[in-house]
Amino acid sequence: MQAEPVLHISGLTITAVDSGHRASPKLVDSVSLSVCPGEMLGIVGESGSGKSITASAVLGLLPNGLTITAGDIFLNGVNLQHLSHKERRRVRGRQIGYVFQNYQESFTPFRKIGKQLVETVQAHEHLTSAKARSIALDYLERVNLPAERVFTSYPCQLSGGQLQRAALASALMLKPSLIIADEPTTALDVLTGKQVLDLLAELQQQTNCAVLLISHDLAHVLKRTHHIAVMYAGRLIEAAPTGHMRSAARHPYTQMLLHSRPALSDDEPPERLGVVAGEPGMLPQHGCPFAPRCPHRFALCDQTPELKSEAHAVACHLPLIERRDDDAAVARDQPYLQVVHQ
Ligand SMILES: Nc1ncnc2c1ncn2[C@@H]1O[C@H](COP(=O)(O)OP(=O)(O)OP(=O)(O)O)[C@@H](O)[C@H]1O
Repeated sequence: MQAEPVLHISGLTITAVDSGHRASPKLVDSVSLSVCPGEMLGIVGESGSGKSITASAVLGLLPNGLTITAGDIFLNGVNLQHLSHKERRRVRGRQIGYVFQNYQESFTPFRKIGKQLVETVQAHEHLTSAKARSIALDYLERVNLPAERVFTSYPCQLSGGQLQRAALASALMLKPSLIIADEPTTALDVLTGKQVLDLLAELQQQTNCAVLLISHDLAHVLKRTHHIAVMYAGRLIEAAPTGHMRSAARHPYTQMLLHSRPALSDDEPPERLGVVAGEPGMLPQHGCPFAPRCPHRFALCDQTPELKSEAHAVACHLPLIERRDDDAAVARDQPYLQVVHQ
């Protein structure tokens, strides 16, 4: 029997609030996804596709000017939309740990790391300072840091990789059921970034928490996640178990993403990399958001494809049409829709 999801997002829609009450574009549109205990879900997609604001919505930290206009977010069966600000703050940190790209902001600059970790523990658990200190030191050790030295250091005395590992310790030490890691390696060099992700995977195995890993880097996501969700222009366009996605991606955008990544382990010299043509901001007035950049577009793309609730879900008319190959051959040659730039 499949475990109950730790996180279940249903039909999440996020809109920029327009002071003039004009219809503003949906920045995230009807996104649904789930992550189970012990599972790592990767969300990939190019810049501006809505990955970070989806994560911010789960944390209850949407920037000013953005609002949830539809959908629900359940954490361990509790609808987070129904919680007060105070309850939400308690959930954040206690039940959801988070690690961001900007590790410098994970700690206040002029206070020692240890003091900040102890305060974090004590903000959520009624523990003595000695007990909170021992938890903080334990987690600093678990993330392979010289615990005593880091405990007594100021943030500026640590390297970027050390700070990001300390942030990981901070995210994990309250044993949250969900970790959100939003581009946790972007500001790190390749090797340090790999170590941080290896550590995240190792600690996830120890604690069986669910992990939402947001990344531009498809190679990282393919290597570490169990499921992948691909976002484009605020919509989820494909979602599948990672193995399926690697071998049988169906959406043309996902296929292009896979072809635009270098093979790292082959002895062969790398092939010429693919490019996702066109500009990210090119959106049609209606229909499939990827159509203006899609080499396979055809008349039906004028209608928005739905993402069906299937193990390997794809929002594209093509897989459906390919089964009806006579129609497809005709349809693909048809001229295409009007494009608007946003
Ligand atoms: N505070 C804001 N006000 C208005 N629009 C915003 C705000 N924050 C983000 N957006 C818009 O929301 C969309 C999604 O942004 P988001 O940061 O989630 O993208 P992303 O996929 O995480 O990109 P990146 O990988 O570059 O972080 C973008 O079009 C962005 O311009």
